[in-house]
Amino acid sequence: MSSLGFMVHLEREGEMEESTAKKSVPVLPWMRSPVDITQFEDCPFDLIPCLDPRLKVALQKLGFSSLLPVQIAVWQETIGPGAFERDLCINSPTGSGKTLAYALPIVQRLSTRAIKCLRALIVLPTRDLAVQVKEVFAAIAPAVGLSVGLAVGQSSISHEISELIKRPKFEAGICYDREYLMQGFESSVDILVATPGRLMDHITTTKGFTLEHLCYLVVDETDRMLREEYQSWLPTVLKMTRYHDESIMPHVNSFFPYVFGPLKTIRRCGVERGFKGKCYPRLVKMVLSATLTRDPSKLAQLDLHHPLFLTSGKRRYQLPEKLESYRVICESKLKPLYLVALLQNLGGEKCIVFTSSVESTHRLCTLLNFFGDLKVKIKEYSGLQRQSVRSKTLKVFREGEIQVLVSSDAMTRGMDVEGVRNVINYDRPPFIKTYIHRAGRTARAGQAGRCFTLLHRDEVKRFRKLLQKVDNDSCPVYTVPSSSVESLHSIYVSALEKLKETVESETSRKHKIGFKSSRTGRGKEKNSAKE
Ligand SMILES: Nc1ncnc2c1ncn2[C@@H]1O[C@H](COP(=O)(O)OP(=O)(O)OP(=O)(O)O)[C@@H](O)[C@H]1O
Repeated sequence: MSSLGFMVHLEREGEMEESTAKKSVPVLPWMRSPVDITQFEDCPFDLIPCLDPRLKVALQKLGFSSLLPVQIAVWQETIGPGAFERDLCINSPTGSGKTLAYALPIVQRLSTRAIKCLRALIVLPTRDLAVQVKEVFAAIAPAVGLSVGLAVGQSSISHEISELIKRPKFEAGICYDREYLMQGFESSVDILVATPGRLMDHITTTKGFTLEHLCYLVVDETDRMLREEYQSWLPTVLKMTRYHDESIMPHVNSFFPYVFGPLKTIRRCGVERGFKGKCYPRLVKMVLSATLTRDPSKLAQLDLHHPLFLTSGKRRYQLPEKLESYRVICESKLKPLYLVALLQNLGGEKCIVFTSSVESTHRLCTLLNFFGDLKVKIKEYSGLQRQSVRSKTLKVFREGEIQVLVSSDAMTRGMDVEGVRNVINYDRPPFIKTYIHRAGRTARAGQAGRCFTLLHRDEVKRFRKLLQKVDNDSCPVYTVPSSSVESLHSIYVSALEKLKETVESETSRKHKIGFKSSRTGRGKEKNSAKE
């Protein structure tokens, strides 16, 4: 980029290391004149132009009575004259309703489709997030006769295929004509919500899975999705949805024989004004995040068409309006005691405690559970656990059976759990983006919420500098009375003893299992079966 004379802010581990200057000017010209989402206000359904009455009823069933500002802003660009003329890049705070902002126009636009085929693809970085988004689509799409599928590896691939693809009747017999075979496959879904890994599995191996009719591509949590390659899913999807004439891409059919097979894409090189030789109908893209990257080289991967930038306010990062941030100053060795005292102060309100690693998540959760009389139920949630365990934990947390979730950053992005009133950063977030996404698990959809960060005195300066990058950097000290900390000392000593014993027995169990499986080779088999 330097050859173009641009000064590019580099992202380290996906977190924009921005200058500390309060205002930073985006490098990309189209990002410099955005649509300001804060100009919009909540709007009752009756005033939303063109909203399908069936969708209105579906939304009311969800308990909604109006659209939120980001949803109105996106609706305006996607429905009615001039709709979807440009790809949309949406930067809107956590909990502002971005999911429905893209789900609603996609469903409304597809509601008039005559033939079922896969027309919208939504890609998210994690399974739990994809499941959550699928539920939003599933709440509105059936109202207009659309089906939604999920490709996340929650069930076996064969089960997933049976949900996504209708097989031709003649498949049971022998047929050597591949062209004939391919014609019999039909999509069972109009909309697919997927994680990149499982999406790639279907692209490369599932017979009849095709993106040739795709009209909408949504990349949610864009900055995270662009940070990780995920088996090159993005270039693959873009390649598959481009006009493909064998003279232009002669290698395509040998790359993806089942996907392309004899079926020709319906896209043609565009002659319409503004398409500049791109395919028509154009694949419309929507990319979203609460911390959307501005890095031109990253955004270039998306191959956006005349992108329109929608963002909230003037500052690069926004926290939810009703979020209150607090810092809790404590000595490092007394941190668990401060946490327990804080949890007691919060009196059983739903709370997520974030740590910096899967190991500390496990240890902290184990330790907290040894503080017998906390009067709250606590569970852990981290990538160290099996997916089924994580999903179960999420379910009981949602239902309110447990009140405190100790989590690694697996829970940081996008997860929407109703009633979370507090977030506690047990370990200081290393980047402003981490702070924004962690804090954003509370104060969602206009609700109030609090984010507490436990800090040692030495960390305060760095933390305050970090917060300067958000619009509202006020973060007063929250005092935990020293008397409530002192009263926990004796129980802390015995809890620590128990933790030590537990860790030792877990370590020796792990060693035994490792020894056994290395002798029998069973561990290997199990792993590969899982993959
Ligand atoms: N029109 C609406 N009226 C009331 N509540 C809404 C509306 N739209 C969405 N919500 C609720 O707002 C909450 C946040 O929505 P959503 O998860 O889409 O936020 P988000 O902007 O994607 O957040 P994040 O950046 O953390 O992923 C959800 O609980 C959702 O049910």
